[in-house]
Amino acid sequence: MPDENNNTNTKAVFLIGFMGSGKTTWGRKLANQTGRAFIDLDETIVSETGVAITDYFAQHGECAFRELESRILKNLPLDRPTIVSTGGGAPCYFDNMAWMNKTGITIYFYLPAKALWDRLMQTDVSTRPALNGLSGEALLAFIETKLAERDPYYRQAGHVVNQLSLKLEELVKLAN
Ligand SMILES: Nc1ncnc2c1ncn2[C@@H]1O[C@H](COP(=O)(O)OP(=O)(O)OP(=O)(O)O)[C@@H](O)[C@H]1O
Ligand SMILES: O=C(O)C1=C[C@@H](O)[C@@H](O)[C@H](O)C1
Ligand SMILES: [Mg+2]
Repeated sequence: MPDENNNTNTKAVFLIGFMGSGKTTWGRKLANQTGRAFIDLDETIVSETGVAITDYFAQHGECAFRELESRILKNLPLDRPTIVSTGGGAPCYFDNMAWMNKTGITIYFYLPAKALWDRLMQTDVSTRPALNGLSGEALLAFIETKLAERDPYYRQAGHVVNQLSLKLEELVKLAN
């Protein structure tokens, strides 16, 4: 379906938030709904490096990953209307958050730590190296600490939405 609002639809939309907040799932839905292109930053990193993110962390370390992530973010092909689902840590390194705010519309998917934990416990946590292989109560404590650390970066977004009550129509309006 073509985008209904032609005057602002050249701007990229960056979805940001903690791991498991639904950036990839909702990014795809938003792109389908608005007829825009969809890019998942994590998937782009995997296709450009040819290795899974867990393996990249293991082989090169987190610092190298953050530099690569920032470089790939700033070189995404954004010449047409695009929805970008970012990685959970991307807004918290270098000037990535300022760059996204300057380049497009930024939307933070807020979820409380407990809700993130419930979701992440249903997924394969081994594919998320930033979780350090934790599970159960230790994972919940880690998410609480990490979210508190990252929340000030995420809140620099132009829009903050409570992902638990988010409706697709609301997201479409914010993206215009
Ligand atoms: N509204 C929702 N209600 C319940 N579960 C959801 C919802 N949105 C996404 N999920 C589930 O939560 C998990 C994480 O979602 P998703 O992979 O989209 O998050 P993400 O923000 O892209 O995470 P990451 O930063 O790790 O890439 C998935 O298993 C997905 O099916
Ligand atoms: O929150 C994080 O630090 C990460 C989230 C994922 O999206 C990936 O970008 C990677 O696993 C790191
Ligand atoms: Mg994702």
